[in-house]
Amino acid sequence: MLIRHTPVLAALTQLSCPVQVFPHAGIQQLTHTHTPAASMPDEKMDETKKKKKKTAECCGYPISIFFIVVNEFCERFSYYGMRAVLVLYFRYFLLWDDDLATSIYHAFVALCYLTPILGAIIADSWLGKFKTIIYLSIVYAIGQVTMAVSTIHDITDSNRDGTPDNFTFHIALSMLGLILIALGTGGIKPCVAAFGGDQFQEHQSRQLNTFFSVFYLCINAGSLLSTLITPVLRAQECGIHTQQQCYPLAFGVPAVLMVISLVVFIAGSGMYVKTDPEGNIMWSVCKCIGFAIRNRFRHRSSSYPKREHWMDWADEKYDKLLIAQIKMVLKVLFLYIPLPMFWTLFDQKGSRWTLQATTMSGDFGGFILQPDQMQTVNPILILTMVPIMDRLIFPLIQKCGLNFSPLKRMTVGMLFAATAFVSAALVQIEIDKTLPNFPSSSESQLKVVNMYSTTLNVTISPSEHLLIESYGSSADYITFDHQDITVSLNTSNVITKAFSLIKGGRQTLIIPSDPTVMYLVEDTKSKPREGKNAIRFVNGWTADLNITNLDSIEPSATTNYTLVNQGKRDFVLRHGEQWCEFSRKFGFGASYTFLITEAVFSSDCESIVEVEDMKPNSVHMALQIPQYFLITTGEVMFSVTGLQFSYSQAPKNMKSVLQAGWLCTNAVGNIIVLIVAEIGKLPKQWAEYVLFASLLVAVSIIFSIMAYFYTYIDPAEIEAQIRKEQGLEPEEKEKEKETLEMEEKDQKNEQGVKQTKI
Ligand SMILES: CC(C)C[C@H](N)C(=O)N1CCC[C@H]1C(=O)O
Repeated sequence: MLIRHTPVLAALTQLSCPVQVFPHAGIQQLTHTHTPAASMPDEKMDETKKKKKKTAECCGYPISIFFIVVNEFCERFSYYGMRAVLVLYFRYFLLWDDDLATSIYHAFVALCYLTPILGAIIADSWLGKFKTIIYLSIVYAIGQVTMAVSTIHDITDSNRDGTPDNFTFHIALSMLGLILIALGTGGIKPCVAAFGGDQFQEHQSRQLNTFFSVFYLCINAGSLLSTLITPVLRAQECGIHTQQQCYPLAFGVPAVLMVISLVVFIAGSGMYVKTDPEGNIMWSVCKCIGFAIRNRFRHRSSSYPKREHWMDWADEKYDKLLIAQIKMVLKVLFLYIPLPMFWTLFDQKGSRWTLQATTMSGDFGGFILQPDQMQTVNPILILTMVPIMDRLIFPLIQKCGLNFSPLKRMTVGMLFAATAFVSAALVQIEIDKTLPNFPSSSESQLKVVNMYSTTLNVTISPSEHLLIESYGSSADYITFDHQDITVSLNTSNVITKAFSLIKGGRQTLIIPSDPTVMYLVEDTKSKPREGKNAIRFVNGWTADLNITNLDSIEPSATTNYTLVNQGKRDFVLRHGEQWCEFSRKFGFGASYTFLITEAVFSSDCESIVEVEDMKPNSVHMALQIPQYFLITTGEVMFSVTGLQFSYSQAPKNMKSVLQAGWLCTNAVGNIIVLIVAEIGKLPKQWAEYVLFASLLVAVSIIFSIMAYFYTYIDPAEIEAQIRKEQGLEPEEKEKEKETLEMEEKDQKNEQGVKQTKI
């Protein structure tokens, strides 16, 4: 079909349709019409008409929305609940090391944000949103059930020792489960948001904007509840033959929630507005773009007149409407290029910020907050801030006469995220002041512990002289810029021994009751993980000792470090019939060596000496609240607005595709985090935070320039006008006809009823 350019069409294809600004939130008012596309065959048109109906309303909202938001709540509960225990499952059930566990975890998260493209293509080109959500939810639920089954250790625990015997089986099953989950969660994500938007009629544009906020609230309510509940479920013990940490329950409850999510969605099926896909739209889009590029190349000579847009080179072969729709999508996708940077910063909440929290104190008086629990501050703040922003802040800005348009909001959101990282840098500087002076890669550090019965004169060549009392230690670590040292002890006769220290390491020289066998032990050279405390014991007693939860310890030996949580901890020391109980209260992130003296049992454990290898954390976790507040404010402005914007600026037949494009910005952000983590860090963590903040400021400046040149459009209006230009039946007429038909039908029905009554 060859359609010539008319002036009106030319203006339209520039996509400069003015749009009415939505009064309270600065979002353009949109018309939501469910017009069949120009290219749609007649049978299909009739099919769509049949499905089009007036939706039941409650307080101005379509009732079908209720099913969609409940579905989203359950789905997010399922997703975030499963995610909350996933790394622990890898680490402690599959027994993977930290690196493998975190890499697979991040790869899974990135995959979940890449699969939306697939879901969107299926929905917009083939099945339609409704069927895509149903089918992919089934895949998702099967994935969750597979995952839950893979965590039942009894399946392969034939020797009943509490650990699975066939790890390959559990790994294979859980990987299959994760792939299905990624397909499901990612696949339905762009469809659910867009399908929700489709439920609104022309006169409900205010409600449509509120819908996206409520949708976001549901995401965060679901994620908050599940991240609080699933770790508790995991901590339970369960099993058929042996009792183990209850992973099947922790993964089983999210699986049940996914089934509920599907049931709720199906329950609403009679009420939904369902728009059919218009043939293989993605294939048509690709062919059209391909043709435009080829045609442009063929006519590259300057003798050919220029066209306004490179997509206009598809004019010879493709429908004006399709070209205009592609232009709309490409314009928005181009605008999205800088956006992954926001998510790069946002996603570091779960990694860098949680690591930062492990070097802080979580004692809030009435309750103790673990470092990873700090992340729940984000959904909690979302639940309070979305309503405040929607009902108070945005209307106030509007009242002040400022045009806080969606793209301006997103820019400000990015700037908020950047200031959150400046705040994180300031907190880091405070933390750094309290951190021990760890050795550089060329240095070695040494501490000396004297378990000998009298005070010792210790000389470490060439120039360190220490006087260390019995069951005491040197005041702090001594730093050496060389590794080979000689230690001389001034006992009844001089004992000399040479040692080679570990480069970049921290060690303790233990001088036991027989100083001739003095030896080195390796110390922890970073803050213990997860805010725990690293403790160990040196046995100065004359025989073997048993200590609760530790192996038996020989005389003069030192145990490995054991990690203990914050709070009061009790240890029972035992040798045969003799025993005593030793209690200590721990803070966050400290390290201790406990020296067990010869008088341990006679003093009822009172004589045990505590050597502090690393001070407990002293900077309070509450200092992270400002950075969480700033990033969440940024998220509300950026992410909620982005969802609305992606829906409002998409042509009707590509709503899911643009939602997928939006979600892809998140996937790319995640991948950047992965790459940054692999490449390594700047020597100073605060400097890395400042670097990220600066990058985001730079990106938001670029984005604001791009946004300045962006013209908001009303896709429905553009589509309608192009159809009119092409001489197709105008939307309004079609709607009028349909209303008339419905009214006639109603009248006939009423007459029928009256006649039967008579
Ligand atoms: C990380 C929180 C639990 C959830 C977050 N506030 C959020 O709502 N999202 C992060 C990525 C987009 C959005 C989501 O859809 O989960």
